[in-house]
Amino acid sequence: MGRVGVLLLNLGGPEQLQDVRPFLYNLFSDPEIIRLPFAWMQKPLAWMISTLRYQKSQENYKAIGGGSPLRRITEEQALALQGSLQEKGHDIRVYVGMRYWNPFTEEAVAKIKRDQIEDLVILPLYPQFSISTSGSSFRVLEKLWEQDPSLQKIDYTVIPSWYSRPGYLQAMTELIQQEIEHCEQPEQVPIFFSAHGVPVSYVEEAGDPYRDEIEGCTAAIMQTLNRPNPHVLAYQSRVGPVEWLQPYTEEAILELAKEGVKELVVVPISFVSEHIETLEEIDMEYRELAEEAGIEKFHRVPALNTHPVFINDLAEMVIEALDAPNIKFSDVAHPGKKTKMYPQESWEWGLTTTAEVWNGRLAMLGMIGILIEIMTGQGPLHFIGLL
Ligand SMILES: C=CC1=C(C)c2cc3[nH]c(cc4nc(cc5[nH]c(cc1n2)c(C)c5CCC(=O)O)C(CCC(=O)O)=C4C)c(C)c3C=C
Ligand SMILES: [Fe+2]
Ligand SMILES: [Fe+2]
Repeated sequence: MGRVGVLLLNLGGPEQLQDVRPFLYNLFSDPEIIRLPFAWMQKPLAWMISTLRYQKSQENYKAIGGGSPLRRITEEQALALQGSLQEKGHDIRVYVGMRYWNPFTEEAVAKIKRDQIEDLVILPLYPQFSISTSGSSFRVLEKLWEQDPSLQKIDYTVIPSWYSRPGYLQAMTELIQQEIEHCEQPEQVPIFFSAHGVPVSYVEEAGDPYRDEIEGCTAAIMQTLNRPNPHVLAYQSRVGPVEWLQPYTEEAILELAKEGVKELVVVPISFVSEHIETLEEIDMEYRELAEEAGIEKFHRVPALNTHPVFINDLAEMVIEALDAPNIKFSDVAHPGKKTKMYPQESWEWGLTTTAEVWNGRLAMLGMIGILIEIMTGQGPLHFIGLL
């Protein structure tokens, strides 16, 4: 085996308030996040949504100290993983590639080339697979590989998801157990799993295995925890007007409050680092909602970050992947090119010539509407909550 590397994939987050707008532009330019019927509309729409959304988003980042901690934590995880691999006798370099912000995936790949890595394990820091997260990063890599013969010489393998790993489950249950011990009624307190949502169409039309993996992950954590407490699974962070996976976290919290629940342990499960959706959305927004509804004690389980059991498991996963048969980008779930990811439409785009003509006209009308909305700050997109 030649020089070995690990590429950790993550989403990225704005480090300063001035990064928020270009970060959002990158995110909404991704057809794995929003796919429009015409590719040419993607960039103008991304520009429009980022322009209109960034101030609201900046307020949230301001509330957590002026930027996302994601880069710092991911780099700490990379360093800890490299150290753990070293301790196990493996001289392996660990690289970080973010999808929407620095350090970008493309920069990480350039370093991998520069360091003449010959064997590469590609490991997303998302325990469960979604076409909108790991899938989107794999797609960027797949394109880079297609365009560059020198990358094609690298013997690479991807790890699509790893939510059922024993070390991950053990680390999660340790953190949950610690939080339960702080509760007034540890035997009865409900354990509330809050997963990041995705639009229902990703799962039901595009074949995203995300919901199955989240449900499998929740069941595996409960089994490892081996406690009598009741548990609930709900989905947070909905954006835009379409239906996302249900139940929604806010509705599930209100439902528990209505049932008379006074204490709750909330477990974020889609992500292994603290970020805006744990620090702001759960710790501030959902806490306030719960307290106003009568839930007096709102506990939140911390993210794994550099938990030693978790880091050790990542290292073992890498070593096992080097010996296992390779998994290629083409082996991982891809949404069909024509799949409408978001927004959902009942209109059958492009099925007939007439439809094509009307699609073009409607698209043009849509763009005029968007321009009016940008100039006036009012319109249907504000009304439905997308902006
Ligand atoms: C609009 C669609 C979105 C989908 C689908 C989506 C899926 C998804 N996202 C994460 C994890 C993260 N998302 C983050 C930021 C973020 N995500 C969206 C939208 C979608 N996400 C937006 C608009 C933003 C920007 C923040 C905001 O304005 O609300 C981040 C970065 C957080 C940070 O600290 O900066 C993470 C992480 C998962 C796991 C997921 C699907 C499974
Ligand atoms: Fe989100
Ligand atoms: Fe997101």
